[in-house]
Amino acid sequence: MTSEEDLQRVSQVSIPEANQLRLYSWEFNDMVLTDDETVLASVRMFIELDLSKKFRIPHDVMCRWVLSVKKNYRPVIYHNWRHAFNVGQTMFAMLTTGGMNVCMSDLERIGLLIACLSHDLDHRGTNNAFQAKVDAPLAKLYTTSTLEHHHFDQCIMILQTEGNNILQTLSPDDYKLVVRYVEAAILSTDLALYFRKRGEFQKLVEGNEEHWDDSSKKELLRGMMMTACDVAAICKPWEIQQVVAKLVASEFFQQGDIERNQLHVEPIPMMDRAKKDELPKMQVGFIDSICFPLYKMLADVEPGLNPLYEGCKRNRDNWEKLQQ
Ligand SMILES: C=CCCOc1ncc(C(=C)O)cc1-c1nc2c(CC)[n+](C3CN(CC)C3)[nH]c2c(=O)[nH]1
Repeated sequence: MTSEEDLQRVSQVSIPEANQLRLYSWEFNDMVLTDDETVLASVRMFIELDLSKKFRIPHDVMCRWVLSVKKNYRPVIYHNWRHAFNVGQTMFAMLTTGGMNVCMSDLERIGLLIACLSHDLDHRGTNNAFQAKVDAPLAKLYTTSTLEHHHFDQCIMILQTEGNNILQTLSPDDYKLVVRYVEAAILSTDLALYFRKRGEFQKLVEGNEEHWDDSSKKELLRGMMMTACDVAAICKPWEIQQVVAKLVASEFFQQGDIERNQLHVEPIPMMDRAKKDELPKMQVGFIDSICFPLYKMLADVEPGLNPLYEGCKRNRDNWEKLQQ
């Protein structure tokens, strides 16, 4: 867990202002921040959303929780703390700049922020299919959404660790509700579930039956928001998108190398470094099949989210120009 030294260093300094950190921006770039600044920025998000005050989260518990979450991400090429932090910042921007705050309760908002920062905890840099291929213990524990169940387990383990429970002031009923929100939100980051749920969400959005008071419809909306945040790097300015795509590709190719050289199975094209020249084409395919439909539906639900769709469209044009 967190060393007291880390806690002293982080909890004693003043927390930078949200605007100074550019936390409200769709073009947020974590690469200009030090690791400590990402911890302070995460604390600032809870303060800005008024969650620290409403749930009376002691400052040292807030800092210790963020430090513990950060520490439980492995130093893999892409699915590391920085990815989780970026997903948390995008959710923060969705709720504030994007206007989604109005349709989310305090319990949903703290649940979504906890879920984003925790959604890939202890990721190994390999996907669910790989866990099954190598007969990983996790794959025996959870046969579906293998990694996502593990990320949720890790999230709960941290919350239950002495001095890390940022939900300690909640009533038992509210605590149970937030944990349910967090579990559904983290599981929804399995793209297999996104594909399964997308049609239902599309019907809701097209039918203008967007009465989000219905709890199962609301859970569907929160899940779509989670996927949108998870792949939001695809909406970032081109310079950022290119850096991220290289990190994602390197991690994918590392898995492909193990599959080819150690498991003697053919990797899928996305993970095959022999096909890296097809990356622009694959990115256009990824955008068309996964990202575009999602950002379009969300912009229909809340026009304030339109910048995500616009950013994704710009990057599709950029990747298309690079296609041979
Ligand atoms: C093209 C490969 C390397 C770069 O890839 C990327 N770089 C950046 C982002 C981003 C969000 O910025 C996203 C990607 C990226 N992500 C992809 C994902 C999600 C893990 N999938 C799933 C798996 N597939 C079903 C088999 C659908 N295909 C992807 C793809 O082609 N590109």
